[in-house]
Parts: sequence; structure tokens; C-alpha cells
Amino acid sequence: MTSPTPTSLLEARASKTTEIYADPHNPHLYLDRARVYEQLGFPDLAAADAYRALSLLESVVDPDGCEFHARKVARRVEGDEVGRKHDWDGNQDGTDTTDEDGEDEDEDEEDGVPITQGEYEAVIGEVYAVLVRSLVRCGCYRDAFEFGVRGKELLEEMDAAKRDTCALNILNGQLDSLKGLYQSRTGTKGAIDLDAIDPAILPAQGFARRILYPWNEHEPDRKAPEELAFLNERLKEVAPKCEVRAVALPALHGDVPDEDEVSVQLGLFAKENIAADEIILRETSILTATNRLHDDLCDACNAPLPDLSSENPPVGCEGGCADTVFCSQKCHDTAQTVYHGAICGLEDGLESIGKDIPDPKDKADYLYLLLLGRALAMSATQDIHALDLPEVKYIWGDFHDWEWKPSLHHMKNDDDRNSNNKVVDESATLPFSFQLNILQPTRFLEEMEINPYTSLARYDTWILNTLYAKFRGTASGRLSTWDGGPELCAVHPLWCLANHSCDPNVRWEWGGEITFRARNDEETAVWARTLDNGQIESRAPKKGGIAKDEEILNHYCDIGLDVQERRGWARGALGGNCRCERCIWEALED
Ligand SMILES: C[S@@+](CC[C@H](N)C(=O)[O-])C[C@H]1O[C@@H](n2cnc3c(N)ncnc32)[C@H](O)[C@@H]1O
Repeated sequence: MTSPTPTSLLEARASKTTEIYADPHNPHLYLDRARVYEQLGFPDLAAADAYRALSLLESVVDPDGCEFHARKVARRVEGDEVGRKHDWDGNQDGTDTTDEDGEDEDEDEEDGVPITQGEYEAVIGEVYAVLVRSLVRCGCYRDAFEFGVRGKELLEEMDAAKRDTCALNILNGQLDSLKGLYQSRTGTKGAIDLDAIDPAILPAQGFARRILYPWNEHEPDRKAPEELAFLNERLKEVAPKCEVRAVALPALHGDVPDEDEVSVQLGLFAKENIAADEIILRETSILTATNRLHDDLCDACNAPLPDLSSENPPVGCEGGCADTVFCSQKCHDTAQTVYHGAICGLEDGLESIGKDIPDPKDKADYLYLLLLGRALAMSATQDIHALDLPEVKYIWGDFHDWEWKPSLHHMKNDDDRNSNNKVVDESATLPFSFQLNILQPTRFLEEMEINPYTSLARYDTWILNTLYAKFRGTASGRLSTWDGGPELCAVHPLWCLANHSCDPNVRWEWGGEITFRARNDEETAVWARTLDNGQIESRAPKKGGIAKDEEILNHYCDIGLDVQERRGWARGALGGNCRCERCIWEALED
């Protein structure tokens, strides 16, 4: 047997995906693709496929409790044999009904033959083993533990002759390592029963690789002249004195980044001199999300709603959604064509997702989920791939290069993680959890009355991960005046092209629209550092205003903090420690 190569694995992934599009309720295909993803070093995508296989298989033993039923596409071939529509090597026969996007055009829910009890028994053990092993590899220990216990119990209850002992051994091994993790976290020692473990002690959030997937054909070459021209056309409307240009920034990835390495990205520049205090950019966005329930904010742009008694009072949804209110007729009409059309009338189910978050620590992560929900609604309403939405396509995802790392798939638990529960793989910087990347997005689709299996070409997990990577690199957030927690976030696709400096030349403000205003003389940063002899040295602040061809520099953290604190706050948004001129000078690194 020849060992797999990245090329052969990518081909296997592509052909399995084609098979899935044509046979979307077949759990065997998801299990097959999960195995390929494991070998490719994507345990997150493997977990998502294993969970799809599991959810479909559950319909075999509990048909009434499941909305979607496991079946495989069949055809009548010579001799009345029932077989697959596709060969295992991925070649399609002439009966394919999928369109370009892989969506089934005839959508015949009853297409195919049901998966039998025998098939269920043959694969359920392996499905659990792949799911649990993959979740452990991502660091999603809590869900890995819960699925592990469920799978173990199920296999142990099975007739010994039918039991998959290999899968049971894998589950036991994974549960043992989770026990070890639990004991190290609780300081307990000695033998411990599984039912004595409180899963809430185990971390639920792990990490996935933040990369441009090798099969992602939606990412534009943002530095190509025609793409820059397109962005500049859009920018003319919101920032007529600014221009998007390519710029070489210090590469910040990695614990010890190479000081000479640069990352060529985009940035905003002044096309002409700009006076202090001049507002140079005004942008509104519809890619917004709030976790406030039944709020006094516009559903579309999240600006405060006008008074009921005002000349232009708030506008209710004409489709009858009681809690969906807009600040103006314009926002109402835009919403219908941009994101609300596909979800109009479905608010009861959708409202329950991601809003009422008990643990304040999780609020920011759930805001990203709500932003994801908005992007799904935009994609469904406009009938366009979410990665092709103009609000999404051109924004920065802070992706690492893809390298095939088969070693990732032999990862053990704690040995391969650092103390922050982070997989020691430099590209694994995308927060990933079973809830936020697998379960809740599926709920969104179901509440939107979209079948998550037949719509995979539009809403597969790698697409959601790519959206999350883009949102986490660019969204701005607003804190609640009530409890100080995050309550609003939005992506402003042109505003977010501005890079960071701890000596910025603009301030930003976000009400209904987001603005950049050129700093004046009183607002530019004072540089100060403590020398080895304890003396404080400072530098006079720059003049306000921005000269032609100067880069527009935003600030991703409070510039009044000292260098270490600033670096701490901005690290997430920058992907590493800030190395702007002020930081280098203040940290005595020059
Ligand atoms: C919101 S985006 C800014 C626009 C981005 N340069 C683009 O091409 O779209 C944030 C990313 O820009 C880069 N960046 C911004 N300011 C930087 C700085 N001062 N030094 C290095 N990288 C910076 C980081 O990669 C960060 O993840």
C-alpha cells in the first residue's frame, strides 16, 4: 500500500465531497471524509463530518426523534440490484442532479434507500471513535468526554458479537487521557470513575488551524490591480480622500518572529493632505450582530431606534416579525433584499440562538456566532456563497500558509499542548468549539429551514471556519453600558483595511456609522520609556493631521497604556506582539 501524499489526500477529499453532494444523507460518506480529514491534519473538519454521520445514524434507531433520515442514493441497475449512484472512486454516473454549487435540484427528500440497522451497528463504533479522537485533538475536551461516555455505553450495551472492540478501545484510551486531564486540573489522584467527573471542569474551547484551505477558490488575489481598483471604487463613496494600497508590514506570527520578515497586505493611505479633526471615512454596515434581546436598536444597522413620536418613527417588519424593527424605511428595504428575506417569519426559532449567554466569558465568542448567523442569512437571501459576499470576500483572515502536517494527526493530549491548552502548531490559532463551529451553526440552518446536509456546498464547516477567521481579524465590538460586557459587533469591510499603530493618526467612533477622524495636536501619542538607569525618557508628540501618501493608522488598543499592556491587548487582533515604531522604541528594542 502506498502512503498518502498531500495530493492524493486532497484528491480523496474532493471526490468524497462530490459524492456527498450527490448523496447527502449517507452517513458512510461523512465517515469516509472524516477519515480523510484526519489524515490531512484537520481534526476540526473530521469532528464535524463524524458528527454529521452520527446525527444521521441516530435516525436509524430513533426515526421519530430526527428531522433528517439516513439513506443512501440507490439506482436500479441490471438485475434489479440496488447500488450507489457513485462509484467509490468518485466517478459520477449520468444521473447526477446536482447543480454547480452542489445543491440538489430535485430535492427529493425520499430519494434513496434507508440505512439499515445492520449498517448502523457496523459503523456506529467507528463514528464515535473518530468524533471523540478528533475533538480531543482540537482541545474540545468537554464535548469529547460527553460523546466518549455516550459511545462507550452504547458499545458496551451491544451484543458482544456485534461490538466494534477496536472502537471501544479507542474510546477507552481517549477517556483515560481525559481523566488524566481532569485530575491534573482538579488536583485529584488515584483511580476515578467516569461518573465522578464533572465535564464542566474540562475546557470546551480548543483550536483549529487558521489557514486558507487549499480547496478554497473564493479568496481573491487582493493585491491584483483589478481587485485593488474594485476596492478603491467602493472606497470612493465612504472615504473620498483615501486609497487602498499594498503595504509591507512586519510579520508577527510565531513566538519569536523573524525581525526582517514582512507580510505584504493592504492598508489605507491619504490621497491628499488631510487637516486635523477632519472626518475622512464614514461607513455603515449590515454585517452586524447584537446579543441584546428585544432591543431598541435597528435590526439592520444596529443604530439606536428613533422615538416612536418622531417625524420618522421606527419601521416594523412588513412580513410580520414582531421583534424585528428598523430605524428607517431605507434600512427596512435594504434588510429585505440583503439578509432578512430568507429569515422573515422565522424569528421565533432564530431569536433563541446565541443570545442568552449565562457565562459572561462566552459573550464575545457568541457574538461571532451571531455574526456568522447574519452572514448565513445574507448568503441565503441573496443566493450567493457566503465567501463571495462583498462584505466578506475582501477582508483579512490572518491565514497561515497550509502545510501538510501528518504529525498533527498523531497528536497526543497534553504533551502536545502548551499551558494555555493550545495545540502546539503555529497555525492552530482559530478558536474552535463543538458548540460554536458545529452544533449552533447547524441549528441556525435548521431554523432557517435549510437542510444542513443538502446545502453543504454553501455551508460546510471549512466555510464557517473561514468566516470566523475573517470576522475574528476584523470585527469591531461595542461594550454594554449596563454590565460592560460585549453586546454589539460588526464588520465594516473598508474601515477594517486600516492597519494599527500605537501612534495612530486617526480616532474612530462608532454610532450608527463608523468614522475615522484625523487626530489633532492634542490627541497624538506621547512616547515614553524607562531607561536601564531608571530615568524616564519621552518624545514630543507628532503634529495632528495627515500628509498626502501617509498611511492611515488606526489603533486596535488603548494607546494610553504602557507598551506591555498595549501589546497584550492588541495581540489577538494583530496575530502577534506589536512592533510599531513606538512599541519598539518604548520596549528599548531599537
Ligand atoms: C484589520 S486587518 C488590517 C488590514 C489588513 N492589513 C488587510 O490587508 O486587510 C488586521 C491585520 O493587519 C495586520 N496588521 C495591522 N497592523 C499591523 C502592524 N502594525 N504590524 C503588523 N501587522 C499589522 C495584521 O496581520 C492584522 O492581523
